[in-house]
Amino acid sequence: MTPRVLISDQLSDAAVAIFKERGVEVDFRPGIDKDELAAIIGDYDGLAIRSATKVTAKLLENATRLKVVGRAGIGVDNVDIPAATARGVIVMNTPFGNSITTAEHAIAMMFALAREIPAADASTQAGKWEKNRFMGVEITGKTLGIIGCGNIGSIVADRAVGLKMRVVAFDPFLSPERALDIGVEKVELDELLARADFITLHTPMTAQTKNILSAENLARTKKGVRIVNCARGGLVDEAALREALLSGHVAGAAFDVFSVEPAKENPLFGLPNVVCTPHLGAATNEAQENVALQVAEQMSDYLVRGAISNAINFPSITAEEAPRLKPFIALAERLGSFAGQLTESGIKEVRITYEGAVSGLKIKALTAAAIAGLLRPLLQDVNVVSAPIVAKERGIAIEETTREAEGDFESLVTLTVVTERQERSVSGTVFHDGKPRIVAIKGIKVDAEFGPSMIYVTNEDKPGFIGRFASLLGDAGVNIATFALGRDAQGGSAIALVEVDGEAPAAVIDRIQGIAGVKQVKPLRF
Ligand SMILES: NC(=O)C1=CN([C@@H]2O[C@H](COP(=O)(O)OP(=O)(O)OC[C@H]3O[C@@H](n4cnc5c(N)ncnc54)[C@H](O)[C@@H]3O)[C@@H](O)[C@H]2O)C=CC1
Ligand SMILES: O=C(O)C(=O)COP(=O)(O)O
Repeated sequence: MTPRVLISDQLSDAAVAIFKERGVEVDFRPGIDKDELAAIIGDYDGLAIRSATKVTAKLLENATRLKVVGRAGIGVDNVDIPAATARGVIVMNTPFGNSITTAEHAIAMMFALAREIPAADASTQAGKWEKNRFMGVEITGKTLGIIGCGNIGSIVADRAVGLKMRVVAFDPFLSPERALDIGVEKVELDELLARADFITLHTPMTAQTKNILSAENLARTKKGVRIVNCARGGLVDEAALREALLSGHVAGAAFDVFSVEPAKENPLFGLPNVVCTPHLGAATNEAQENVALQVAEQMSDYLVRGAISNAINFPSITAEEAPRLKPFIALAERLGSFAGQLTESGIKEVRITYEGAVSGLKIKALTAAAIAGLLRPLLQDVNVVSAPIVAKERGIAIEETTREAEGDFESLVTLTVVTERQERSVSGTVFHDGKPRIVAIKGIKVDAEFGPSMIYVTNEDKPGFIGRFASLLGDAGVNIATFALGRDAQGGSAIALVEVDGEAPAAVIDRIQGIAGVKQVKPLRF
């Protein structure tokens, strides 16, 4: 089925063109009302957004077909990521496409503050010619404090150094080498507050950064400081900043983002030394073209080819990797499903070993597939995106190991599931025909493809079992498609893995259970 994408925010036309080129059906509905969005979201595989659309848990409940949310931009705080992950929806952004533009906006805002350009403009155009009213400050030689020195913060630092500013940065994740590289002095927050003439914020909104400029921290700033926020509303306590501006402690503030958006009213509005723009940080032709192209390419790559890049909730898979990974994803999922269908008590631990060529693939994705396969018979609504989180929530420990090929196979994946009662392992590979095969169960060699309907039997290795088993199926009108056998030693433990046409009735399974020497019988579906 042709994938369908809905664009619900104002994206450049470039996105529509890319989707069409890539064979994705696209509906362009920028500014769509939220109730209407909720009513139609169930028809789409992809949703392309900027910051206006709120992707809430409630909206996602209706998004039964949705596979990917693509954010044409950086911040994904308008997307409920845990809810998307729980529903198996990939959330991707475009982490670099608008960073230069946003850094330039922060610099523009700094100049606007330093020279009161908006107020001077309004006064001049009102015919007042107030040449003596506007006395600015020079920025050369001043100290700029950058809170959050990632992509955008670093570009701001680079421009500010070019403007002959001294730059200090507070960012717990900024390495001293990187700080040296970009020409900033790494400092603690208190020192930044005490030293900066201008402060600019460039962190995401997190529990740690919310109100990072609180009333308390604003009081620690240098008198006459000017504050720029082009990152996220809520990083600065707006009411406290209003007080600090009114008291004259803070000389000016330039804000592009607000704690409530669209900001129709705000504690900062109306103060003389405040400059505001309506979340224009990313609003240039260049940035919008970049992010629209990129998000459309990323979303199409995922929907059409299974490639994943810049996903917030899943490891990246390149378009080259995707076809090589696909049969191993199918293998991992089926090995997981095999183990999951046999598991009857609580899972404590899962160990997955990747041997040989497969160990060079994106094993995080394979592990996620194995866990999804394992949990699905027990929990239903789980997929490769949500599985690792679901496993974690249930306290299931997951261990991955990679090593060189040791046995007969170029690639071998072994899944070991430890439950409260026992430990069970199952191994598989993918042959050159691209079909996943099961090659060992509990260390006993077998060789079977996965069929839609199978019967798994463990028994004592005694003469007569196979004949009885086969005729029992035959008598019940159940046709055997394939028959794989294995045993650990003569007279030891044996297994049979049989593919049958259609489902074996429960009564037949009971009768197989009754054959002498049979320990376990389980119908399986793949
Ligand atoms: N106004 C606008 O239109 C735009 C706003 N943005 C916003 O700008 C912000 C920054 O974007 P990028 O630089 O691309 O992100 P980034 O992830 O590259 O950088 C963020 C930096 O903040 C640092 N950080 C995280 N927690 C911190 C803490 N508690 N204290 C200090 N630093 C902390 C991180 O270590 C990282 O270096 C985001 O919130 C993004 O949403 C981005 C584009 C446009
Ligand atoms: O990319 C970001 O984080 C932004 O804040 C840009 O927002 P926008 O796409 O302009 O609504």
